[in-house]
Amino acid sequence: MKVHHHIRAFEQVLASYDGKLPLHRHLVVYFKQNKQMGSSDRRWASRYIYSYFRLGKALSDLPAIARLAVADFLCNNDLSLITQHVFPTADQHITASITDKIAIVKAQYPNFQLKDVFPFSKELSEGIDQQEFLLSLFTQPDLFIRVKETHLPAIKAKLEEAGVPVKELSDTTLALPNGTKLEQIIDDARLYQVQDFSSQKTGNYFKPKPYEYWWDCCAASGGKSLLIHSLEPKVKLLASDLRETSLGNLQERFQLAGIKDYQKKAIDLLQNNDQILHHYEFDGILLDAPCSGAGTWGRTPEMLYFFEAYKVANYAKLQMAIAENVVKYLKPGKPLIYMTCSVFKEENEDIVTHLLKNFPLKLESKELIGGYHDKADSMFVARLIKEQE
Ligand SMILES: C[S@@+](CC[C@H](N)C(=O)[O-])C[C@H]1O[C@@H](n2cnc3c(N)ncnc32)[C@H](O)[C@@H]1O
Repeated sequence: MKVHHHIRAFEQVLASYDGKLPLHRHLVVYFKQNKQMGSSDRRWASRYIYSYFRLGKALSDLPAIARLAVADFLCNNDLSLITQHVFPTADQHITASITDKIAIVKAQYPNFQLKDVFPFSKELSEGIDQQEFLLSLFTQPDLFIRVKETHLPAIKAKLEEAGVPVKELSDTTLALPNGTKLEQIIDDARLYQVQDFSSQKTGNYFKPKPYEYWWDCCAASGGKSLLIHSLEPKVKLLASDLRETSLGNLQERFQLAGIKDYQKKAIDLLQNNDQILHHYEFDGILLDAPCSGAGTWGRTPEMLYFFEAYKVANYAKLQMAIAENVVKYLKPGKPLIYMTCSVFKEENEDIVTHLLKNFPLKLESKELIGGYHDKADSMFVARLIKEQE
């Protein structure tokens, strides 16, 4: 009987979701409205719905429950009641590797195509291992924290003491299982910043010098601003974003981090901002552009199902317009750091090509930081230097 209870719970949560809100936010509202669901029900419903969307558009012609059984088998190392009931051949292979599991699924469902999991015919950025990238979509990425080198041993010890399996990825980066309740383990929130590993690696391209004036022009709640500050605490910063609410979060994070020497402004970079910015000239600009986010869909797998490919071209237009509006405030000889968390060439290399063609910029270096080997997001970064006009 219990399996029918699982099936009904999954079908109800699936029917309630239309892809408009991020899935994690939808689930918070859904569980509030369905108070009869106990913690075990909520845990299973979350696991099922997340696994389901990780299948993207693969096996679209199957009923939802059959797709769920396949998805749940591919995404988990322990058997669920639904998989056991609907896809019994999965039983003795539940701990097999993902490539072996895919062979088992294909034997049962010959129509299964890995490329349908990420059903976008758009070209991927150079350097992405497509197979590895697709396989990584079946796994939830880790949680990463950035810490000061000197604090790392103590923080690591504290996490281990609390029974958290910790991986040390660099002198300043720890990887933890997603869902780790950091605030319950490390009492001093100033000691760490939650930031994806690939996002941390973009910092290798910033190279700020003391007393330089940098502009983080799409700052949101300040992830990259905090990163540049940790690389060079004497840097001066202007942090701006379209959204006031994000800048409010940035202010709180800066306060907590004890950073005082910065300015923040709400600026819409699709407008002419000469009135506000005419006297500004920067030694470096961080442009972490609004994008499809396709490099982060391992965390938001509902996008594999709901994202519409035509939107990539809209993002590319937005990226070009924003980049065009900021280059003029950069000093000659200084860098524009263009970043996205997209894996699409149209939002990455093509934007760089457009900028090189239309502006006095020279490409110093670029990289698609493929996070899929480290259970992290994927990001694109390019360092472009402004030439004398
Ligand atoms: C990828 S997010 C930035 C993430 C942030 N840099 C970080 O490290 O956490 C892109 C940001 O661009 C902002 N944005 C979108 N359109 C904009 C516009 N027209 N002008 C200024 N900012 C804009 C969004 O509000 C969003 O916060």
